[in-house]
Amino acid sequence: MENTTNGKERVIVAGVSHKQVDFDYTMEELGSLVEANNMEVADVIKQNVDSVSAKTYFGSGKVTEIKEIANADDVTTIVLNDELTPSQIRNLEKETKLSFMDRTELILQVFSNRAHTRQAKLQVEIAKLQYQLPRIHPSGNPLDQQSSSGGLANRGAGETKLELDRRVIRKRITYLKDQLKTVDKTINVQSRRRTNTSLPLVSLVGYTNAGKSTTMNGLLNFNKEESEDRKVFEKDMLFATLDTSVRKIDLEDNTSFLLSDTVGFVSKLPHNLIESFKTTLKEAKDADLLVQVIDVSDEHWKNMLEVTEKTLNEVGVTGKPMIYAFNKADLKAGQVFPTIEGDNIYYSALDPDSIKKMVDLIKLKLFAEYKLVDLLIPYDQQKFTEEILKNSQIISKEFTNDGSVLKANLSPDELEKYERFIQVNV
Ligand SMILES: Nc1nc2c(ncn2[C@@H]2O[C@H](COP(=O)(O)OP(=O)(O)OP(=O)(O)O)[C@@H](O)[C@H]2O)c(=O)[nH]1
Ligand SMILES: [Mg+2]
Repeated sequence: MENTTNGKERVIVAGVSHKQVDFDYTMEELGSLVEANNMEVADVIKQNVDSVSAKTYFGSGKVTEIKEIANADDVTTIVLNDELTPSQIRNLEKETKLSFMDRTELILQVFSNRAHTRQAKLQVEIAKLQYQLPRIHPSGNPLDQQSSSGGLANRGAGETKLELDRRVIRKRITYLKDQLKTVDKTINVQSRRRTNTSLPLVSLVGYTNAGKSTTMNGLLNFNKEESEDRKVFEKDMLFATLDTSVRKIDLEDNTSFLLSDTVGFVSKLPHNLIESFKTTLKEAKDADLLVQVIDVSDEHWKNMLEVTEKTLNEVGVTGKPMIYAFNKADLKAGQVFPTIEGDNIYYSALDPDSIKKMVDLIKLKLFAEYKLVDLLIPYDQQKFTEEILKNSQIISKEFTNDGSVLKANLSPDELEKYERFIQVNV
């Protein structure tokens, strides 16, 4: 029988609670991930135990119950809240004749559906193959045992079908990693060209669907010259963004900074996926300031903040100055916005007044160490004038008999570099 409504497969989500504090939240999120994968939740099954069974994940008795509920619901796929070992999945499938998908496989599928650029596609495919490698089934068929007269020159004597399959997958991973390196290199060159400027980089980070891309688009509206084609994709769905976009923001007061938007996080993000997405997350690593976007209207925002901080740590983004940007304040009853309290801002990415306040806070954090100075550069040292005009924040410029006179807002590094030209500290 066709187990679908509106073409969507109906599945059961199931998980083992061994007293993790965030269990209910991760189960709810599993449901959202199922929907993001274009499937529907038919039922939810939970089991409370002290520890997860090494053999079948669930404790005894529960496996039979799952089989009965699945049959009654006419469901053939069970989605599990954790990453299971290959043997746990095999044992469950053998005992129930149902098919099981763990949380990692589900997240990989969602990422796979969302990947559009070559870099994102390669990153996801590598992570998928790494996940599959220990999980391909030995068929158990003795005829699959390859004899040494098998004919393929590079096939080892007596190599099993399983070994052969694994070798093919490993080869493909190596090939894809090489491809990814080439793509990464091109992107790196582009980004180096960009960071040749001494403009500071602000990176939006945070949980998936928190409103990072919407915030980026809001900030782009504050660019002196508006241009719609610089906007990024924003949508109410998990993992709308899988790539990094960097845009230059030029403000009315002649200050400028670079802004990057990137992939969002989720709890229990598969390790392979984090590893694969390291280049994508490089902008966060290079950032001078992080803006962590948090959906404060979600009752689980604290969990999301914890997961974000943990994931940032895992990818080596530590010790950066951070603005905690509590977004979607418009959806939270009683929340006054926009307001700033220290490094926290309560705002709505859809509200221009909020974004204006966000710009003020970013400027405050970013340019706190900057100084407004007058520079006099003699005409025989014009290469410095050109350099400063190209890379620094210029407030005004004038060409006098003595040389170029620039009023500029300089970073600590620039102040040191151009010290001999500085006239009066304003
Ligand atoms: N009401 C309201 N909705 C918002 C606000 N900010 C963002 N949204 C909505 O939230 C959804 C997700 O926004 P995105 O900006 O795509 O979220 P994201 O953090 O980039 O998500 P990923 O790219 O999936 O990680 C969209 O439907 C936005 O319109 C806000 O302040 N208020
Ligand atoms: Mg986004």
